[in-house]
Amino acid sequence: MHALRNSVWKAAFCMSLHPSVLSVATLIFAVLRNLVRHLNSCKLPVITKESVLRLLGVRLGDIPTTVILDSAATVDALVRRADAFSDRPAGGGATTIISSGRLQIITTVPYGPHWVALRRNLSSEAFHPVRGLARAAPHRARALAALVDDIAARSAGGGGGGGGGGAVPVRECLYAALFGLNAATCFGDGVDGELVEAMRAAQQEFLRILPSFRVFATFQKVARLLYRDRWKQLVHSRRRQEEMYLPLIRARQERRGTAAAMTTTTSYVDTLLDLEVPDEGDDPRGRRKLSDGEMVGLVSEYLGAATGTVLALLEWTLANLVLRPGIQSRLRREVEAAGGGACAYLRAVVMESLRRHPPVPSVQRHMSRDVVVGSTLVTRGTQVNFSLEEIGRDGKVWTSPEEFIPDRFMPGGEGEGVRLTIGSNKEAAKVKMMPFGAGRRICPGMGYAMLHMEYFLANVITVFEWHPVEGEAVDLRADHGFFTTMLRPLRARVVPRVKKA
Ligand code: HEM
Repeated sequence: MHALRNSVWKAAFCMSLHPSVLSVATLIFAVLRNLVRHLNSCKLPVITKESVLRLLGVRLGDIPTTVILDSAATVDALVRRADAFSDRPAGGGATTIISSGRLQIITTVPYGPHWVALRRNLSSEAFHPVRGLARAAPHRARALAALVDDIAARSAGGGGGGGGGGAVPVRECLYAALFGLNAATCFGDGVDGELVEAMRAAQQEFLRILPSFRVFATFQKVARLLYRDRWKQLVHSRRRQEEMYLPLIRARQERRGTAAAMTTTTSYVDTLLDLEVPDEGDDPRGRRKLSDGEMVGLVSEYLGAATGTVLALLEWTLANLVLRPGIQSRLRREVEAAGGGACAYLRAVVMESLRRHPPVPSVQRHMSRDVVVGSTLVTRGTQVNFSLEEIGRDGKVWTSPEEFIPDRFMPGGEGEGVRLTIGSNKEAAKVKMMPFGAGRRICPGMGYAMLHMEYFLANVITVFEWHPVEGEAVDLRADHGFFTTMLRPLRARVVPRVKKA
């Protein structure tokens, strides 16, 4: 079967190269499509494109993949041998798919000078501890105030059952606040509220359908013929992003050099406008500016990654706190006593959430040569998936791994001193979980994410009490979409706390 699948892939690969062969393929698929339509209209058992393709042994979008579940092998590969594991499989992102690989974002760009330029720009500007994160404090405070008002207004609406406090749709509230914050750090102040809301809705929808575009990652010409509606949807989503983002990017460009630009914080878009990346032309030292298409892709990546991940983790954390009032009160007491100082238990709660509910469940690497991972030979041209979820729940490393126990990260616990990133190979043993990935491609947003998770959690837990909605169970089952989120969005009965005089 494997040999058959390989030969079909090779055939399809040839098709994608020769127009004459392609037209024969077009004809074959048109006949198949009509046959499927005809059979379906005859009310026979439903035959889908997928079932016909499966029958032919073709799996569009699939690249031969080895899955690694073992945590020791993962640490060895991603941390100790980072050099060999620096590339992702090509064609994963929507921007890259639509541009047939010409336009790259940080997530998809092959390891090399272009990647260095894009990544360094993000880390040394928007995510720089002083130039980026500290200066964004007013944006954060505004987003928190909006979140608190939104939750308070919804909880006053009633409907949560018993003891006051209405049922609050937690994900909706968090989404609005976090997206607003990220839009402000991305485009700068003053973006119209309705436009931010329209961008949020479009981005949310885009992330929902993004996994279905995977079929275009290989043999795109064939896939576009077969999945015409899906392709139209992808192009439409992209046009919509361009219509919304490009005028904001132009506005930032026009204000450069003006007095207003001197007095306000630099946004992510400002840094992209300044950035130069290696030119693909003959001069090896040539540099060029980013194109409109690249900027739209990078902005979409920023808004999607910065919102979706932190949102998912905050929702999971609050769900666990709703189910465990003891942990919730202890956390509240610690945050109030610290008065803005360091909070070890707050960090422990966030770490436990990252271990138990990593929003990105696995990372992928593309192999440019044969490599042995653990006891498995991974051949050149194939893909390796490392399961971050399994590493965080490895019973050999963690006691009762399915349980939510922040104490394990407190002094004396099995997670004390666990590191999310390391400076040298000697420290590799301290990496017992990798929610942000590892090695060269480790998440550049880690500092930004930790800061925001602790900031929002500490505040919403001290301003409100969080309880289950009467008659509704908190469902901890996961939806493995683009990010791993709660299958049923959290609803909680939220009671504003009365401040002691
Ligand atoms: C809880 C929050 C977050 C989690 C759990 C998370 C997780 C991850 C993971 C697992 C990877 C893959 C790493 C690898 O392949 O080794 C990644 C990559 C990436 N993340 Fe995050 N992330 C988070 C927040 C953010 C934020 C706030 C941003 C901001 C834009 C961001 C932007 C990116 C980018 C651009 C990459 C690709 C890096 C590269 O290929 O060089 N992430 N993230």
